[in-house]
Amino acid sequence: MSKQMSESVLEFEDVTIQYSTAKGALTAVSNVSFELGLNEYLGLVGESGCGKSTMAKAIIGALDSNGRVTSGKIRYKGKELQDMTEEEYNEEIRWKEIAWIPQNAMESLDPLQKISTQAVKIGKVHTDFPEDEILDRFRHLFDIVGLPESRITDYPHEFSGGMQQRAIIALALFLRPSLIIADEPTTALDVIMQDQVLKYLDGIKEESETSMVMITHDISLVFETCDKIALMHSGQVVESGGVREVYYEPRHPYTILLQRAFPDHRYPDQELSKIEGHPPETIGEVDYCSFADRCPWAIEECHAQEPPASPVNKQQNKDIAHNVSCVRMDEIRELADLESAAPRGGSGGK
Ligand SMILES: Nc1ncnc2c1ncn2[C@@H]1O[C@H](COP(=O)(O)OP(=O)(O)OP(=O)(O)O)[C@@H](O)[C@H]1O
Repeated sequence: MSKQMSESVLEFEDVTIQYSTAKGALTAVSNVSFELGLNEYLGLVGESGCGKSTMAKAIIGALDSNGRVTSGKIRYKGKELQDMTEEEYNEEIRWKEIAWIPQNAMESLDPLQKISTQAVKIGKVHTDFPEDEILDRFRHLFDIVGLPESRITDYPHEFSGGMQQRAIIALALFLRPSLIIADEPTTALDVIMQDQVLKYLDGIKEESETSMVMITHDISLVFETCDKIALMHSGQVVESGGVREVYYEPRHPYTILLQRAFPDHRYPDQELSKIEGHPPETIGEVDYCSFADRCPWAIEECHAQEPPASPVNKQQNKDIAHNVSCVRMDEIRELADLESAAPRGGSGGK
């Protein structure tokens, strides 16, 4: 992505992450590069098994014990994260710099402790604030995420699923982290709650200078809430760029097909299609396009090399670079007959 942005908060430079398994080294993330600037929201999209959570876990210092960043650098505000020990990470990064909103709030809430007690614990580890000041700040955050301030002393089970998710957002915001990693933050919620939580996530931008990586399999959610998008397939980022441009000018077959597979509330009559097959598990080095076996437009070359991420318009000097890894990127719109199949009109994305 862009090298021209003002301040880099998160940077992946040619990152490969592998898990050691009985079958060999499973490559969950393959040569991924991107940059996220201050106050930017990036949507990381892909089907199950594409490597999204692995990337998130690498950022929050929580890779499974058999997982390792085998090459490349992950930088947070210039500081390399990939070799930090858990102690260093807890001390310097967790909560106060990078916070995590998991898929299911109960994963990070302690069911046996009042929410306020959990906030005080985090506050005491990372700040010098007295307890009443910590609680004051937490009440204010409850207000921001739309929960009654009086309920900070509730136990997690006393909240509905949507309220729990908002409580975890309040906890995530508590130490004013610069970066929030939100893993399917609304998946466990009903539609009304999803809307509310998304509204609050959107509102965070106005409240503070926060960047976010939002992980989801729902491409339309990203078009509604994020500035940038990166599409992953079997560990490879196949297309990345500003949401508006990727929405209107997708250049990778996976993006095009994924876009057709999800309902878009602006085009309720659009017929949905299905992408055949599943993202393959990749063992060892991935030196081919991982989507080739599922791609209706694949040619021999696609199986023989990993296409490099190339800019869509080489001349254009854009704020957000639009990069695509497909040997047929220049002809794909024609091949996919996009003019007849894609949604038209309106001002989509952000
Ligand atoms: N601890 C592990 N050991 C071995 N393989 C793993 C491990 N964790 C994940 N994987 C594999 O790594 C690949 C990427 O998984 P990951 O969970 O990152 O995908 P994902 O896109 O987040 O999927 P989901 O949307 O289902 O959470 C998959 O093939 C998965 O089976």
